[in-house]
Amino acid sequence: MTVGSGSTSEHAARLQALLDKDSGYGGSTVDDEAGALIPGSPAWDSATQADRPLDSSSYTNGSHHAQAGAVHQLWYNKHRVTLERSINRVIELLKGLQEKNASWPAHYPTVQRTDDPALQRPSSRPGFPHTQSMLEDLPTASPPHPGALRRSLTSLEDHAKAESSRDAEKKRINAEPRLVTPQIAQEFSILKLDLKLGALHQTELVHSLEKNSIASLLDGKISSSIKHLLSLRERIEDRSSKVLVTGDLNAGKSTFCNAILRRKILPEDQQPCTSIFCEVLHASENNGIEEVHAVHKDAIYDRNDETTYDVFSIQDLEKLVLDNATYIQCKVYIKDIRTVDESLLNNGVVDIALIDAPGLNSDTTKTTALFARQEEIDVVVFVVSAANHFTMTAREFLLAAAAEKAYLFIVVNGFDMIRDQERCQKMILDQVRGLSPQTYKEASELVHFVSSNAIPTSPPPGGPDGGDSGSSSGGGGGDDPSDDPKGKGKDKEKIRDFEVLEQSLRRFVLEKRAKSKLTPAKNYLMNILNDVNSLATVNAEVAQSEIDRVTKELEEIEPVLESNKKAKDEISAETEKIIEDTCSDVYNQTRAMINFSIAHASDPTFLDVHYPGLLSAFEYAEEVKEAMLSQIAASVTECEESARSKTVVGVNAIKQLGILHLGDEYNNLNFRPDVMFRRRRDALTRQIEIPIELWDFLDWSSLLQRQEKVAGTGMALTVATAVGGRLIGGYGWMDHALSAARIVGNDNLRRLIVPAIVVSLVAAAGYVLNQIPQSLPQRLSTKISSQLAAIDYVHANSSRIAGSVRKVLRFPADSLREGLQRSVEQLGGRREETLKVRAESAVALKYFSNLVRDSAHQRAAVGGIDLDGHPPGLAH
Ligand SMILES: Nc1nc2c(ncn2[C@@H]2O[C@H](COP(=O)(O)OP(=O)(O)OP(=O)(O)O)[C@@H](O)[C@H]2O)c(=O)[nH]1
Repeated sequence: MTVGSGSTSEHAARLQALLDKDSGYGGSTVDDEAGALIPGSPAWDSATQADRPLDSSSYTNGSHHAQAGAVHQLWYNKHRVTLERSINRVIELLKGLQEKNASWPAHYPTVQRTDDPALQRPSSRPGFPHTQSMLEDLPTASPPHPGALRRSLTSLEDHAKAESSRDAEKKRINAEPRLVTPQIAQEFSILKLDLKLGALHQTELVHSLEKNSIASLLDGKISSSIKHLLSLRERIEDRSSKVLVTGDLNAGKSTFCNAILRRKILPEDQQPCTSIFCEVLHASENNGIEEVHAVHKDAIYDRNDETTYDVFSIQDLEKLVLDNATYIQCKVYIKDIRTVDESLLNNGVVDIALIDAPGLNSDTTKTTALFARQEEIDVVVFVVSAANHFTMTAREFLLAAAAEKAYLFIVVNGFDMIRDQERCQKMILDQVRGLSPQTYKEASELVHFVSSNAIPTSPPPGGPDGGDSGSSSGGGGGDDPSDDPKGKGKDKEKIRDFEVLEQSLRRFVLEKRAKSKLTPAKNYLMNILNDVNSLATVNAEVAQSEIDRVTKELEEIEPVLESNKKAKDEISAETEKIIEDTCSDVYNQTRAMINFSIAHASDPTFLDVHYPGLLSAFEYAEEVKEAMLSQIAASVTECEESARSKTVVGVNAIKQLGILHLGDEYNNLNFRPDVMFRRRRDALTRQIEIPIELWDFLDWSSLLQRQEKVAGTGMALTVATAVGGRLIGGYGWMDHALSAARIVGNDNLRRLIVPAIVVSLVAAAGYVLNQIPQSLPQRLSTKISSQLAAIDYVHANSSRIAGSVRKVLRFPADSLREGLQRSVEQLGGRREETLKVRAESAVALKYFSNLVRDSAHQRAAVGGIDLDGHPPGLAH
């Protein structure tokens, strides 16, 4: 095997320059034409010398190693940049989703736990907890429905539903179109909400997790996902790669590390000595200074913060490693004496750190397993003693590590001590097959039988033999090649074997690095993009169905609102008309009835008072007056009764309108007609005062009217009336006398005058007294009528009764008007709310549709990164 000449080869230098120019760290990207790793491109030609495709078997010199490494590095950078961009885009998408979730709480598919194992489907993803399913609510025989969706929001209707009972909820879940299948819900991995809150039933849980709770849970998930993406980005931006060297106590781990470094840096001893993790890094990462940073317990190492570590010289390392009470790990910065072609640490492609771990024992196994699990560890090199094979501790560790990290590299050390090497090889490989079949499959690359102590190393700086001449510790190292040509040959073989190991390890580190660094990012991106895509799809569908729902609702609301507005005006006019018609009807009727009653107060048909004779004329007059007044009052009462009935009719008419237009919402007031007109009815007798006078008994006008009407009363009566009237009246007698003289003639007059006067007087007196039952009521009626007219009795009562009716009718009318107004306002409010929901849903639909498209696009980009394949042009 040809070992590197010690100077950078021409090709390596060219590739180094190319990498410096286009390593992905210098600002250029793989998308640049010149830098893209596209077969046939300048970068490709430079990197691979296309006419000479590389093969692992052709790694016969340093330049080929460098070329292969460079191709890997370009390939790696290409994928890294794609992933970085994707991470940035996904972070943007998640931030957008977070914002959207704040304004339009995203629907989140929830699934209910099922107790029926038959209904549980196997999870398509390992490690995905299948804890919840809503199958409980699904009819077992039914085909998979779109899954129940619980959204945190939105309409009053939804809210009302959220308040409903468990049964109602079940019904609702079954009745509602389902947008998410339980399977989709199970497919959520990163954004899956942990809804396992104690023993709460899912329905109660959903109730307890109202929109804001779900939104904030999702918000929290998104935040932690963004955080994780940032750390993944940091991780893939980090060009360093860490190789953990572990194995049984005294297996030769430190010797192996020193052999790799070609320097005796780490203390070797026949008895267990390494008790802390020693990470060996290139001094260029410490401003070129060789020193040891012993990291304080519980401190997070920061090279720029000296409070996190203590500085020691490389010579102090042995002491540090052997005796440590203060530290559990140290960083060892050393200059690599090897060239970039040979060096693992300083290979010009990737910064590799070697970590020498304490030997595995019952105390350290756990710590080392934890250490190995750290995501910075790209490769685990397991050193096993050829003499001891795999101990129990080693097996346990390997089994665990194989499950955690697929990248195991096994070094069987101390092979020089084995006599029957073939048997040893076979036995160890059999063991490897049992422990990690994957590693066994690639045993030629991943399992190496070497003798680390046969590799010449420089002594520790400042050590006794300080020079750089090859020396070895034990094994064949002590042989003098010049004395023993056979020994020299054996050593060469050991060195060759070790170099083959180094090449494999280097290739392995470079190749697997892509996987170990990029795979977690790729997987995480695929998972989160799947989640985002599912969530966006669901929410786009929800937004669309929300739009459909509210559009339908609007189609129903708007005509109802319009007709309600119209009806409100019409019904108001109609009720007003009912009120006005009823009141004017009541007024007119009352007026007519009272007037009639007053006008006919003296009508004997209605006046049922017996005239007892002249002696009781005054009592008779009082009785007549009372009768008349109570008759008028009775007519008022009658009017009130009639008004009451009319009011009942009016109230019922308004009520009918209310029920017709408002249905159950009509506030049916309790109307009691009997409480109308409950005031005292004797008010009339107190309002007017009609004293009985003598003249009331002699109503001349009525007498005259009566006389004109009654035929056959004759001239005598006329005369008697004239004379009597004069006598009794006491004035204007001359006119009457003259008129009598004209009738009778002057001669006759002289003869008849005296007896005629007497007769007339007697007749007149008799007639007048006789006419009292007719004239008195008339007279009293006239008096009452004029008195009532003076107090505007008819109008006052008509107004009062009509006013009462109006007041009573106002109640249902106002209630109806308010009800209609309320209904219009409610509908208007609902319309506003629905319009708002529609606008928000439209925005959400647009947003989620874009998110579906963007996440699918990103998913395709990430999915296209083939980390399992090999860089084009490199055989594997
Ligand atoms: N013959 C032979 N001896 C070896 C080989 N490798 C290491 N040794 C010896 O084995 C002993 C232990 O080596 P270390 O490198 O200290 O072992 P280790 O695994 O680092 O020990 P701890 O870290 O303390 O568990 C030393 O005396 C080495 O010289 C080898 O390949 N052949």
